[in-house]
Amino acid sequence: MVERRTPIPVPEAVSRVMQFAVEGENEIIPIEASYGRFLAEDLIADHDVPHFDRSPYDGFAVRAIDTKDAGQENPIEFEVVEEIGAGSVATKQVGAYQAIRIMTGAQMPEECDAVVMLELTTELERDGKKYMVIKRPFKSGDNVSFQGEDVAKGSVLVKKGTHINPGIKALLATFGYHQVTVAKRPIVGIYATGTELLDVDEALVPGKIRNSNAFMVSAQIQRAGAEPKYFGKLPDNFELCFEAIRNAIDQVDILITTGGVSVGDYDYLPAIYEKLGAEVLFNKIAMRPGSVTTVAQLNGKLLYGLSGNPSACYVGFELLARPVIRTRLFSNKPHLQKIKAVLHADFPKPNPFTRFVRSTIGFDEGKVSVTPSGLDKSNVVSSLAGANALMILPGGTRGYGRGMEVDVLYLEDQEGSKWPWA
Ligand SMILES: Nc1nc2c(c(=O)[nH]1)N[C@H]1C(S)=C(S)[C@@H](COP(=O)(O)OP(=O)(O)OC[C@H]3O[C@@H](n4cnc5c(N)ncnc54)[C@H](O)[C@@H]3O)O[C@H]1N2
Ligand code: MOO
Ligand SMILES: [Mg+2]
Repeated sequence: MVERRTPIPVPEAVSRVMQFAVEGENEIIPIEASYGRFLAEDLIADHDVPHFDRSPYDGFAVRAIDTKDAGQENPIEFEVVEEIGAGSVATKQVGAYQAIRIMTGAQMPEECDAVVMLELTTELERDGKKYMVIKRPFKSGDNVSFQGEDVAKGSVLVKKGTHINPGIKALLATFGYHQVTVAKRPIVGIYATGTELLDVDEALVPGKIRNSNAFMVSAQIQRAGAEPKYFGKLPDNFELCFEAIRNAIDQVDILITTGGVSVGDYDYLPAIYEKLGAEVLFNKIAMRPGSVTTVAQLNGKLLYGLSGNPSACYVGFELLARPVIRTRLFSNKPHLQKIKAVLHADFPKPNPFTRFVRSTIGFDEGKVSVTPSGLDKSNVVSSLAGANALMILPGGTRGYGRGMEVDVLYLEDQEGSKWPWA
C-alpha cells in the first residue's frame, strides 16, 4: 500500500525549517571581492565626511563680509593671493578684500567662509598681481560643503546583514576598509538523483534526460548568497545514494538532493533519511508545485529533499532553503520580498493547494503587473527562464482573472522580508 502523507500549510513548513536556521560565521576579505557579499558588522562612520570644509565649485574663496556691499553698480575687487586645487591646502592668510582661487574639492582656507563661482567673476592683472571682481554679495556659508554634511561621525551607515551593493562598496572605501568583515558563504551541497539523468555534454538517448536541476539549484544557491558544492548525479540505487549522502553531510552546511522524494518505487530519499536517523520535518506541503518537498534534520543540519520536477524543485528551494541561507548571512529579512501586483492574464485553473506560479513582473502604467512566465506544470523547465517572481494564488478558489490584485514573491531582490506569510 502506498504511503499516505499529510500535507501541512506552507507557513508551517517554513516555520519548521526556520527552527534550524542559525547565523553563520564571519570572514575577512579584500574590499575588491566584497561586492555581492553580506556585511557581518554594522558599518559605522569613524570620521566625518567630508572631514574638512571644502569648495563644491571652481571659484574664489572669500570672506563673505568683504562682499556685502557688492552690486551691479558697485563692483568689488579682490586681490588673488594664492591658487589651490583639490588636495592642496592654502598656505597664505586671507585678509580683507583678498581671495584664494580654489578648485572643486579643495579645503576651504581658514579665514574664508564663501565661494564665488568662476562664472560670476571677472579677472584682471595689474602690476604683476592678480585680481578678480564680483558684482553681488555672498553670505557666510554660501557655496561651502561643510565638514560632516555627508556623513556625521558615529552614525550607523549600513546594518549588519546587508547585501553589499556598489554604493556600500563606495562607503567601505570612504572609511578605509581595505579588508571587509563579511558573512562566510555557507556551503550548500547538491546531489541530483535519477537513473534517467545524463550529463550536460551527453547526447540524448531514449528515456533519458539531461540533469538540469543541479545547475539550476546551483545558481539559486549563488543568488541566495551561498556557495554551491556539486557532488554529481546518482542513479536510483539505495546503497549508492545512502553512502554518497552520508559522506557528503560532513562536507557541507546544508545538503540538497533533487528527485526521489515521492512515493515511487525508486524514490529512496525517505528510506535514506530513516536509515541516517534523520528527523523528517515534513514530507508533504499544501502547495503546488513542490508538494513533495521533504526536509529532514540530522544533528541540526538541514537535508533538503527537493522534488525532481524542475519547477517543483525551484519553488521548494526559494521558499524553504533561501531563508535559511539568508539567516546564515545575518539577514533579519531572510524570506522573499512580497509585493502586490495586478494579474495580467486569466488563471482559471482551480486548485485545493496554494499555487506558486512562476511569473514575470513588469510595469504597466506605473503599476506592477504580473504574468505567468510559461506553462504552469510542475515538470516544466521552460517557464523558469522568464521567472523573476512567484505569484501566490491561494488554494480553494475557482481561479483568478485578469485585473485582480495578487501577492507576488520577488526573486531578484536583495532586501527580503521578515515574514511574508499570513
Ligand atoms: N503516485 C504519486 N505519484 C506522484 C506524486 C504523488 O503524490 N503520488 N507526486 C508527484 C509530484 S507532485 C511530484 S513533484 C513528483 C516528485 O517526484 P520525485 O521528487 O520523487 O522525483 P523523481 O521521481 O526522481 O523525478 C520526477 C521527475 O523529475 C525529473 N527529474 C528528476 N531529476 C531531474 C534533474 N536533475 N533534472 C531534470 N529533471 C529531473 C524526472 O525525470 C521525473 O520526470 O512525483 C509525482 N508523482
Ligand atoms: O511537488 Mo509536485 O507538483 O507538487 O510538483
Ligand atoms: Mg519519484
